[in-house]
Amino acid sequence: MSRQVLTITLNPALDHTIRLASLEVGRVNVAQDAAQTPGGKGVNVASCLADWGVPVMASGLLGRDNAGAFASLFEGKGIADRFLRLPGSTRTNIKLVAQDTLDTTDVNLPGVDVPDSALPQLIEQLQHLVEDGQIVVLAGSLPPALQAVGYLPLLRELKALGAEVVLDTSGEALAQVLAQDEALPAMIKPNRHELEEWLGRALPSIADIAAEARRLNQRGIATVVVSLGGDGALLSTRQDGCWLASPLRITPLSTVGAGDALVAGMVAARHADQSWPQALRLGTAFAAAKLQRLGPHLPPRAEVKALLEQVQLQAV
Ligand SMILES: Nc1ncnc2c1ncn2[C@@H]1O[C@H](COP(=O)(O)OP(=O)(O)OP(=O)(O)O)[C@@H](O)[C@H]1O
Ligand SMILES: O=P(O)(O)OC[C@@]1(O)O[C@H](CO)[C@@H](O)[C@@H]1O
Repeated sequence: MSRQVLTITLNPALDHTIRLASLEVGRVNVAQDAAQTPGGKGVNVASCLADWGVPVMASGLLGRDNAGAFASLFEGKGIADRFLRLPGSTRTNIKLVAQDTLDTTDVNLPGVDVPDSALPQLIEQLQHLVEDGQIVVLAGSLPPALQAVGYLPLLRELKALGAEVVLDTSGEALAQVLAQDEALPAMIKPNRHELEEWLGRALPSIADIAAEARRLNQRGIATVVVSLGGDGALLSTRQDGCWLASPLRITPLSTVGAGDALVAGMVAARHADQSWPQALRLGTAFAAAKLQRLGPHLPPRAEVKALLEQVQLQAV
């Protein structure tokens, strides 16, 4: 498939990653170093797709005042920049990475002010960009002004245009989408915590997670991927069964964007007409590759392929 993938990030962020030997809440912490990288879930997906050689367009809403780092990323990787520019600045999200536990603590800001004209403009843009069968990734949270309407206007438009929609969001934005049946996405990728939050109860075992994923398949979401952090990822499909991918044994440098790399790998495989289990394998390899880097980047292709060889799937 040669068509471009489109990613849409309504609430991108500059990720300010601060590394510390350890994090002590309520105390003075001295940082080892810090780096700022353009991010937001759909931006990260686009960046990994571009590294793998998949043609990609990135759209969404960017604050004009600090758009430079995003524009450089897009230009450097050959990503077609379709972001609308809004007055003001894109938010900065703080990521505190503790070297002793390898845990990341996220402090995410709410997002840029969005004028009323932005959503209709985005919808009009979709009418020009999206063709039948095109893969469109909607990823991340919503800026405050769009939280009431949520993703539904975009999902309805994308359904009318025949897009294959991948949605990666959480909290109220996910709940709004799952509360209706008329414009469900083709694939969702909650992490375990996000799925539990939506359900309002814990999912202690893989069997519990698989049962909920199957229920969502039956409701009309053809593919459900639940990422499990250091426990890997579970894929449940209507046609291709249910699979668990073991994680690869690596020492993460930063876990920020691992889920986005997983989504990117799965989208890259589907773009190349591979099966869903193959997509889960490539997604797991992308995630492991990204975990060893700061920012949404993949290593050279040969390194990702070497990781891919190591991915083990197990039927659930
Ligand atoms: N410690 C780890 N070791 C090996 N693989 C990992 C580890 N943490 C995450 N992964 C891989 O990354 C994938 C995505 O991780 P995770 O479930 O943390 O995503 P996420 O919560 O959506 O992350 P984010 O929102 O930061 O993108 C997992 O399915 C797994 O393959
Ligand atoms: O507020 P959201 O959209 O849920 O999450 C935003 C974010 O944490 O997600 C990415 C990692 O997945 C980061 O680049 C970014 O800061």
